[in-house]
Amino acid sequence: MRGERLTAAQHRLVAQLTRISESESIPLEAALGRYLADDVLAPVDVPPRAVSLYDGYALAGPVVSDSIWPVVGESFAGDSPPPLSTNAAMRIFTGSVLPDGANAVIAQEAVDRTGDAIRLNESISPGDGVRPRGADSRQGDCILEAGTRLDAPQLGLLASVGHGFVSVVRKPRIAVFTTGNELIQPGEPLAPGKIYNANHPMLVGALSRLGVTVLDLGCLPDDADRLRAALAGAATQSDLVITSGGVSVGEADFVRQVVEELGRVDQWRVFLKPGKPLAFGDVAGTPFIGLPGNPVSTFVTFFLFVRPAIRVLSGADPDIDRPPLRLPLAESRPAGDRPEFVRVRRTRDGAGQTNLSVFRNQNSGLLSSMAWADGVALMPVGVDLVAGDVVDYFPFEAWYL
Ligand SMILES: Nc1nc2c(c(=O)[nH]1)N[C@H]1C(S)=C(S)[C@@H](COP(=O)(O)OP(=O)(O)OC[C@H]3O[C@@H](n4cnc5c(N)ncnc54)[C@H](O)[C@@H]3O)O[C@H]1N2
Ligand code: MOO
Repeated sequence: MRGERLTAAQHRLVAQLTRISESESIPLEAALGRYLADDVLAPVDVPPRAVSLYDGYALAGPVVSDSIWPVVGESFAGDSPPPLSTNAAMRIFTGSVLPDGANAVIAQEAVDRTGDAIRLNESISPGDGVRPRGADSRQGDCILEAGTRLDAPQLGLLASVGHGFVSVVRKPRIAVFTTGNELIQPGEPLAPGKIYNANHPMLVGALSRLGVTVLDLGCLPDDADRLRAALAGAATQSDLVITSGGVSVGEADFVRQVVEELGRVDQWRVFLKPGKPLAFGDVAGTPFIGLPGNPVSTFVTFFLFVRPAIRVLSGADPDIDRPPLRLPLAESRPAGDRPEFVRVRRTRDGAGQTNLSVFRNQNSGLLSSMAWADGVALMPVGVDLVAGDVVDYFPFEAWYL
């Protein structure tokens, strides 16, 4: 069987998940990377009053070139100036409140000032040089929707309307463990037949970058009883359980078997390389994702499946269908029989064009390829690609958001 199409599998996964119901009100300065629990309304207009865009002169009246205006008073940032009478100008600065009666601001470079009068060197229209009241946010309007991830610009917007606290979804608690009798913790001496556990720090690191609460259950042997106890315990304390290894078809691949006893497994064969075997289901009602053990497959499927799941648990859209970046390949690549995410790095050629260089060996066990790459590119199935052909490119940095 060739397996399910990637996006169909991703949609099937997220369709089975719902947002965490608990939310909390936290100070803005602690909210970076969190997801809004509710729509946020603006309690005030921003700016609260019309302000000047320039260092210049506020004008009250028809504004034509060569006209001469008396300058009466000044408005500094933070002042609340008195009204301006018709046919008069007020000295004003960028961000200062426009006096009532003024209808435009002319930049100081466009006037000649002599004593207490200015002559305009150009005509301007009513409203020029002015940021009107409510131009940014209007009182009562929804400025950010529930499910929005709070990055730096969103924190700035919330602050601009005066919100010191914000209601966010409780951080997802993600239980994670790796499996395999062959695994030794780094720092320990290596024994015959063993390898170091690379997926554990990789998964904990990726989860940490996504801003979730990590319930780190370490590494478990290929032992059904130990796995059963660990999975049952993890399910009671977390919103999602993820594992690496033990989801394939071998005799020692117990994870799938134990999840089936405790809950339910959709065993997938996703039409994808790497990351063909992947298990999804639940452990006693808690969602479960079993990632394949090959480290590259673990990393790629983490971002293809665990990240959308975490976003849905957080109340956000799963971000499955966002149009990818498109960049040309630096070299040719023969057609493959599955859609393949290959490890690539952006390079710039002599003509200044940004291209994607492909790692020389795309075996799914090679961590050196992941550490070298800055992203993956999707090779469509059955297409011989030549240098310069444009492909979808997914930078790792975008996956951490
Ligand atoms: N007969 C078949 N065999 C395999 C198939 C298949 O379809 N038929 N699929 C292959 C593919 S593709 C993958 S991917 C793996 C996935 O298998 P598992 O998820 O059961 O993973 P394991 O067998 O436990 O491990 C695979 C590989 O990765 C190494 N590994 C596992 N965990 C770690 C870790 N924490 N750190 C470093 N390396 C790890 C493990 O030693 C194996 O080499 O199945 C293929 N086989
Ligand atoms: O599908 Mo496996 O993930 O290629 O190594």
